[in-house]
Amino acid sequence: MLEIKNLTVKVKNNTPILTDVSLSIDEGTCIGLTGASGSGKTTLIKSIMGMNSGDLEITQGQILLDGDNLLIHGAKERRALCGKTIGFIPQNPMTAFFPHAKMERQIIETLRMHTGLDKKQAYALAENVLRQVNLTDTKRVLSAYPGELSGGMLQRIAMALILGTKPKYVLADEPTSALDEANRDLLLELLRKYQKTAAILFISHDTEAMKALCPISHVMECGKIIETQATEQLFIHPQQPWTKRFAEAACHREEVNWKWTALN
Ligand SMILES: Nc1ncnc2c1ncn2[C@@H]1O[C@H](COP(=O)(O)OP(=O)(O)OP(=O)(O)O)[C@@H](O)[C@H]1O
Repeated sequence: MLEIKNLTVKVKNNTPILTDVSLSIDEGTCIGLTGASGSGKTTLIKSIMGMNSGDLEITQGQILLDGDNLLIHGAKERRALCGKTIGFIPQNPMTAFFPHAKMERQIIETLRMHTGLDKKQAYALAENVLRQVNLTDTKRVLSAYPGELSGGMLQRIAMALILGTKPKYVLADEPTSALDEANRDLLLELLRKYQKTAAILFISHDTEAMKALCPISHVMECGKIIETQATEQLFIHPQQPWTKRFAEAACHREEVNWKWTALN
């Protein structure tokens, strides 16, 4: 289980970014997390991964990975622990890859590090998982630098690495934000299957995706969790003003989509 207990993160000038945040994800579940832009969702994920910039500090709380408090480990040890057990699909996939190395090197090295495969076996696995995320021109993808691929392609490569390295936990930060509808549906289906043997924290503003994947969702505002409900209920009986506005906007979008589909 990955447990966040009473986590508080501040900028070093003392401005709080997260205040007393608690949540947990357990094997076989996908937990949703939504909230206003700037409410602290990405900071929460970066705090778990030990990726916050130096001007932020965790002033209170615990991050327990299978009972082991990550915060007592040094940065290097912590990254190793996280790298093995926690997979990450970043909101901005460009930041996930080193810009000056070809994808082949980055993908093969990552797969070898986590699976112990030799180079040839890792190459075959890379091709296999790239095809699973609908990147069928594997030669082109592997010979490209990250800057030569689209954001949506890089997001799918991050998912392919998860399929190849099989982490027990996945932190997915708006993983469908750069995808067209067909690839969004494919990624959601892959996450839905993956979740059977793993635990996923799914950050999203995509209400349909949240309803399809997450039995329970949390809502964040101004660095705090303001509401937690069964996801279906969250959009039918939202309790907090932000959630009410969000649910109304989602309902309006669904109506527009429905009318548009009917017209066409
Ligand atoms: N290093 C930093 N120094 C100062 N403020 C920061 C730093 N990192 C993040 N913040 C602030 O913390 C708040 C939360 O940012 P965060 O990126 O976690 O929000 P978010 O909920 O993921 O937003 P979005 O939905 O737009 O991605 C924002 O106001 C942001 O400006």
